[in-house]
Amino acid sequence: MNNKGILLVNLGSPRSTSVNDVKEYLDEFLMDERVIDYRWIFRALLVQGIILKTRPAKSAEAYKTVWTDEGSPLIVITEKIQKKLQKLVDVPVEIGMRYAQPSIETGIQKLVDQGVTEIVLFPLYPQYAMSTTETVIEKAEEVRKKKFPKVKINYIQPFYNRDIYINCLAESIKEKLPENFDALQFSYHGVPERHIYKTDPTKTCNLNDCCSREDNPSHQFCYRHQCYATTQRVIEKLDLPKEKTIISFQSRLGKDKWIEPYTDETLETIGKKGIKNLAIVCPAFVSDCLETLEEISVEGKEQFMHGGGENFHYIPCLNDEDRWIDVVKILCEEKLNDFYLV
Ligand SMILES: C=CC1=C(C)c2cc3[nH]c(cc4nc(cc5[nH]c(cc1n2)c(C)c5CCC(=O)O)C(CCC(=O)O)=C4C)c(C)c3C=C
Ligand SMILES: [Fe+2]
Ligand SMILES: [Fe+2]
Repeated sequence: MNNKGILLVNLGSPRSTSVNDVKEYLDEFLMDERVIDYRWIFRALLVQGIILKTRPAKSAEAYKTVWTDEGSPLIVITEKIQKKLQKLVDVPVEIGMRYAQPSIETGIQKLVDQGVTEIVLFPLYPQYAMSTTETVIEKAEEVRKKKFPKVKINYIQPFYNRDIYINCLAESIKEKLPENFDALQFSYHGVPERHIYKTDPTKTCNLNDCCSREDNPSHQFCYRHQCYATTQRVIEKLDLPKEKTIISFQSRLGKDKWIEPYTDETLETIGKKGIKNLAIVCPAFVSDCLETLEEISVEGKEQFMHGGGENFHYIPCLNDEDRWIDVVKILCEEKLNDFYLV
C-alpha cells in the first residue's frame, strides 16, 4: 500500500474573518463556473460588480460568530477527521479544500512528498451536486494534469444511499434527538433549479414529485432526489412517521429560483401550524460550518421562534464521531482496493 494515499476534500473557508480575506474567498468560490454558472462576463459583473461590494462585510460578521481559537470550524473539524482516520489506516492521509487553503494542490503535493503516486480522493459531500462533487473532481483533474501527470486519482462517489452511511447518520441522529419533539426537519443546502436541469443527462427530472419517487433515470445526478433519498432512508431507520418529518433547502443566494421548499420560509410558518418543539439536522454537511452553526442554529432558531415555535433543537453534523470515521475508512479502503483491480 506504500505508494497510496488519501485526500479528504471539503469546501474550504476564508483564511480569517477579516473582510479582505472573506472577499478573497468569496471571489474564488463564486467565480467558479460550477457555482455561479453564467458566462464569464455576466458572472464577473454579478460577483465582482455586485456581490463582492457588500457581502464580504456581512459574511465576515457571521464568520466571527462561529470562529474558534483554532480557526474555521469547517477546517478544524476536517483536520480532526484526518487525524482520526490516519490512526486507522496505513497510508498517508491529507486534506485539501476546493477554495482557499490548504488547497487541493497543497494536499496532493504533501502526499507526493511522502512517495504517493495513487490517490483516493474523497469529496466530503454525501449527495452529488455540480457545485460540490463535480467541481472538486474538475479541479483535482486540472491540478493533476498540470502538476502531477504521473499521479493516479480514484474518486469516491456520492454515498447518500450507502447502507453504512445511512446507518451511521440514523444512529447519530437517534442519540441526539430530544425526548419530545413535534417534528424532525432535514435542512439541506440548496442549489439553483437550473443546476439540476443542467446536470440531468436524461432530461427527465421536473423537480416535482419525481425527485421523491423511488426510480427515475435522473436520480444519479439529481441533488434534490439524493436529499429526498437520504431523508427517506433515515426516517425508515428511525421508524419515524412521515408526518413528523420535514425536508427543506437552505442558503439561497441571488434572485434565481432555488430548489424548494425553502428552510427559512418553513421555519417561519411551522410554529403556527402547531409544531412547537422542533429538532433540525443538516445532512448535506458532514462537518459543522457557517451554514449550520450560524444560519441554522442562530438565524434559523430566531425564524422559528418568531413564527410561534417554542423549543428549537439543532442536531450537530457527524463531524469527527468515531462511527463516521469508521464509514470514511471503509469508503476509502474500497477505493484503495480498486487500484489493485486495474
Ligand atoms: C453541502 C453542499 C453545498 C452546496 C450544494 C453548496 C452550493 C452553493 N453555495 C453557494 C454559496 C455560498 N455557500 C457558502 C458557504 C458554504 N456552502 C457550503 C456547502 C455547499 N454549498 C458550506 C459547507 C459552506 C460553509 C463554508 C464555511 O466556511 O463554513 C457561502 C459563504 C458564506 C456566505 O457568504 O453565505 C456562499 C456565498 C452557492 C451559490 C451554491 C450553489 C450554486
Ligand atoms: Fe454553499
Ligand atoms: Fe429530480
